[in-house]
Amino acid sequence: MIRRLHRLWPDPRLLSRLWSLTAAQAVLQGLLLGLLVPILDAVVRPEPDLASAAPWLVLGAAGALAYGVLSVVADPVGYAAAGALAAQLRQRLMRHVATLPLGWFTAEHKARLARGVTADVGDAAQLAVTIGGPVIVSTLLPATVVAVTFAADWRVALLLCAIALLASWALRHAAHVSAVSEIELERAATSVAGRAIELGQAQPVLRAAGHAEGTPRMRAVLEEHRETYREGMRRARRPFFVYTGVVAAGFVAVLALIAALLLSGRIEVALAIALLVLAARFLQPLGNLIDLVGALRAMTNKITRIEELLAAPVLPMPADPVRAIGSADVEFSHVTFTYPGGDAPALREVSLRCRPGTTTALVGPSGSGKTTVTRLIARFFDIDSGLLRVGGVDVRELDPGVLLDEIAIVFQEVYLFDDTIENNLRLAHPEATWDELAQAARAARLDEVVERLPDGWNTRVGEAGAQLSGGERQRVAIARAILKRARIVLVDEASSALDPENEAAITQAIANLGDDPDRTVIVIAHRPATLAAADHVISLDGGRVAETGTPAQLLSTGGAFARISRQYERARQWRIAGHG
Ligand SMILES: Nc1ncnc2c1ncn2[C@@H]1O[C@H](COP(=O)(O)OP(=O)(O)OP(=O)(O)O)[C@@H](O)[C@H]1O
Repeated sequence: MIRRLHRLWPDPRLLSRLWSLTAAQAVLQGLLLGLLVPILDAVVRPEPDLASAAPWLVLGAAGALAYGVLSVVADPVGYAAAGALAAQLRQRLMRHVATLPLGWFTAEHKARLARGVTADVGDAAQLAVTIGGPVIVSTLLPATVVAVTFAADWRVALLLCAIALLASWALRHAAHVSAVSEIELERAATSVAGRAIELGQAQPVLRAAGHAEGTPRMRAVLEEHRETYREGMRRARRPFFVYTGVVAAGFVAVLALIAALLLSGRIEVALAIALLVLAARFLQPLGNLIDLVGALRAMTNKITRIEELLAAPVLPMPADPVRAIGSADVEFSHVTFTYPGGDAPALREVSLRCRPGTTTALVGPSGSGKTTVTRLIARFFDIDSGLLRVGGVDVRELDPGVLLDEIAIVFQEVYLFDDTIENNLRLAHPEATWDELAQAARAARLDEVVERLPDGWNTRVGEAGAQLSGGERQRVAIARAILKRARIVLVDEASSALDPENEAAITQAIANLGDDPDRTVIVIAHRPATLAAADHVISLDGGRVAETGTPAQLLSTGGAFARISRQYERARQWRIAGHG
């Protein structure tokens, strides 16, 4: 455990300082108890010999003073340590996360990261401070007492050693049971969290179906969690009783041995009293160890979760990265890629080219690999084989910062910060002038949205942009791309139904993006108008390129693209009929 903590905090000076102070206190306490032997020996006799007790009493007073000083020094170190350790670890985690490929940020990983950075880091640091001290005291104090007892009476000392051995066996058993229960409970808690998120997200659907309070699956998961908890508590009780039984039986055995030694005249009354006090101070901290097992286990789990985050593989960095690209040319040459953990390639031998000044529409059935193409261009993941060049440079040779500066992504679900519309736009170019903002808004057809909003540019968009419709949020994202002057824009057109105004505006905005002769626009297209306006279409199927050409060429061949176009057109007409 100490080694793991040292790995988490490569500069463990704070912890080492705190723990050495606590260790010194524990050893000092044990040694002070040892002074009881000569003191009682001098005092508990028919004619007390105060003179021979005096030096020990002086030594005891000096020791008590030193103990007090250590406590005064250790307290503030402890308070400071928890905060400082959490801050150090948070910084380390955030530095590491900044080097991870964007593909790592799945919903599950984001949830783990949020939990790691907030709860786990804070708790692990707090526990390292609050649990570390008592664990040191509960092990070092009994060890010192045993050493001191050996100097007084070897028979009692040996018995204490035997009790310690038995107790450590019972403790390991309790720790094992607690670990198993904790893992099961954690698994059940993750299931509950997953279903709770689902419950929140699916509220509109659930209410419509009359299940607002949850689905039978949710109730089953909650029941499983309760059962796991009950079973875990029941299982953890037995080793707890075994351990406390060992400690209590140990005390009875010590009492019996001391009584036997006293009655047989092998030790004096004074020594018997001193040995009893030593045995009590040996057993009491030993007894506390069982209460620390659960906390230690919790700390171990938190540390494991933090270690897992720190172990996430970073994006390989080229030794001498290319810091600029000449053009926004994008080229795939026999690219094959399988997602980490995936069982089949998402793209197989894909070759395609998207040139600056053109708009390429990616089409294909669900799961054909359209999103994967865009993710690979932005280097969310590295390809397995083939070559992916941006501006003629292998993306793996490009400085990741430069690549992301050149690229803007317009996701289907655009995330906006709970801030004004102006600040959400400025994120792309903080120093943009008003003219630049207005121009980008015009090109993205955002200007008409801003005009309608009660406070214009100063209107707050609400949490995640909830004040705006999906189509309006996409217009903000397109305006951001223009403002950023990104030379490669990757758009995942909204596949859900948009009102006719938003639909026309987004089609126009995407067309405006493509007007720049230096810009390469790649759109995962879901609308006939976008398909018709594209210069070039790449039709994917099962991770392979099925067809390429201009929309007119592909329509005339009557292949997959023509089929998809007809489907899109039919869906649109249904919607229009539905609105009418
Ligand atoms: N994060 C991921 N991990 C593992 N497999 C994935 C992941 N994302 C996508 N896939 C798989 O890769 C393949 C291609 O998916 P991709 O999302 O690129 O398809 P798509 O054409 O964009 O589909 P859609 O139109 O439904 O968004 C699919 O088989 C999909 O299941």
